[in-house]
Amino acid sequence: MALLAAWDAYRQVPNEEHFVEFALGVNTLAELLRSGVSLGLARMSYDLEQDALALFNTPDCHPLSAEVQARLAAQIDNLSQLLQVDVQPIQPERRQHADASSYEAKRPSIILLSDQPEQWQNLIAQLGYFGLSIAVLAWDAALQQSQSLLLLDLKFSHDWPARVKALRAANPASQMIALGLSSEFTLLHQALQLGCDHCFVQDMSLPAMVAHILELQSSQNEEPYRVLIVDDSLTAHAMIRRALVEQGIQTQAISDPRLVIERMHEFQPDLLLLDMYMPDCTGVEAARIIRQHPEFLSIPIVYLSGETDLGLQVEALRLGGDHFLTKPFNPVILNAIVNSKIERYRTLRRSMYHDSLTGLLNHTTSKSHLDLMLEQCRTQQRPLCVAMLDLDHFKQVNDSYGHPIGDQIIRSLAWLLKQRVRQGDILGRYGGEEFILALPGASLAAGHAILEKIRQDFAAIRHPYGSGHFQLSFSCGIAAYPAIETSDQLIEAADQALYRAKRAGRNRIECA
Ligand SMILES: Nc1nc2c(ncn2[C@@H]2O[C@H](COP(=O)(O)OP(=O)(O)OP(=O)(O)O)[C@@H](O)[C@H]2O)c(=O)[nH]1
Repeated sequence: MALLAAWDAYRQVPNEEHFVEFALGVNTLAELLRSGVSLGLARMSYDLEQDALALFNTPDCHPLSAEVQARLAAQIDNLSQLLQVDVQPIQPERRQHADASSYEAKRPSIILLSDQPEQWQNLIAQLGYFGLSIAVLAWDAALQQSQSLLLLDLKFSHDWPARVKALRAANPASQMIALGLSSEFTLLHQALQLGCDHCFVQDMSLPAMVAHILELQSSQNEEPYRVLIVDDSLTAHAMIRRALVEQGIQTQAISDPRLVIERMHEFQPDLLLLDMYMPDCTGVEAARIIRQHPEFLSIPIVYLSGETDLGLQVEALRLGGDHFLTKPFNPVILNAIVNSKIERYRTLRRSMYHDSLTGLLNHTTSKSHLDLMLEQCRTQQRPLCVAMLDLDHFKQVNDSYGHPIGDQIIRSLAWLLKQRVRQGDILGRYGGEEFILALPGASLAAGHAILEKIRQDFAAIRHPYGSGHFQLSFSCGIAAYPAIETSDQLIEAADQALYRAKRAGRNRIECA
């Protein structure tokens, strides 16, 4: 771990330069953990990062006092031990062939600590429908240090503050959710102070609890951030790349600003770092040219310059930039700016391309992605199975239980589908209660097997309503390339098959 090496270097020569390296290492680790490896570890690294950054602005504090060094060393030790024990490297999905077994529900571990677990049967059952298995333990069961998501039933636990505190001390990297507390301010304050990450208060509805847990569990398989550096100095390229690459940010660099548009089309960056002064064209001129292209109107542009002239900076920002960094820049600040700008940019793009109720791709984006996917499958000579799903008798759900419950059902199906698709599949909300799924590598038969399992699992879900529950199904039509050649024809054929499934009695899958 680069962080340990940087800390050792600081211990040997405790100067500001080594401390900057160390702070950069902490920042890199914190960003990595925040991006989804482990939420609990992310919280720990955040504490260390805050400690390091607090010292960052006082260059004359080096060497740090023995007490501060010991505090940092203890945090680093703790973190590195947990990292070695618990974090498995994430393996990218590389399977070429799609079959039903590769679409089995993922089963992350959740532990419920409760002395009266029967009170939580509905929650356990609901999570089970989405493929999450819950291990139930009594409060006094010895809990191995773990990174599981811990659900703590505080409603029936006497002396819960002491228990929560002890649990937090023994499981610094776990996510802990308090269940069953009333929504009284002081109680929630105490639970959060003692180490709970979230509190599900007593009157929180079952669907809301399930939704929150599913969101916490959904792995963040986001693509790495991409940054294009445009600077005529190779030294600047090297310095920036060094700072960004450690955080898993992909970078490309060009020296000639005239190549910028071409390179942006190829690389599709999330942010541009643009030198202010280059021989053939200034950064401001390059930014204005970039902004002439509608597809790059909102991409963040950060200028890099040796100038501290305020008037120039304001002018540059007015003409199409988002931020100004003066060289030599602080690598931690560079990382913070790059990360926050890209996060906001990606959020903006998500809202343009995704459906707000479910977070799935919207109609238009599903179709355009399908066009691209079909071309890839054609080139790679792989099959492609397309499925259209539609909830059965959904009007009755709205009429009987109300529109908000109807929305909740649409979200449940979206979550179930999200749990089952693989990276690279297309999953979209095609219409009100209609979904589209495209599975590259899956033949018609393989697609049928995958969808059949999902159909059965969805039909088994008991949706709570009042003191009872109701069940619901969907119908599905599937079609596959190469038997059907174009994406419009695939959608049309899957839609016709769906219509036949409805006519044949619903809750079934028909093939084109
Ligand atoms: N709650 C909710 N309802 C929606 C949404 N979008 C569409 N709907 C409803 O979905 C229902 C679809 O009804 P129909 O097309 O008649 O079909 P159905 O009742 O599902 O019957 P079949 O498809 O024939 O099984 C309509 O009542 C729409 O108002 C949404 O976003 N939220």
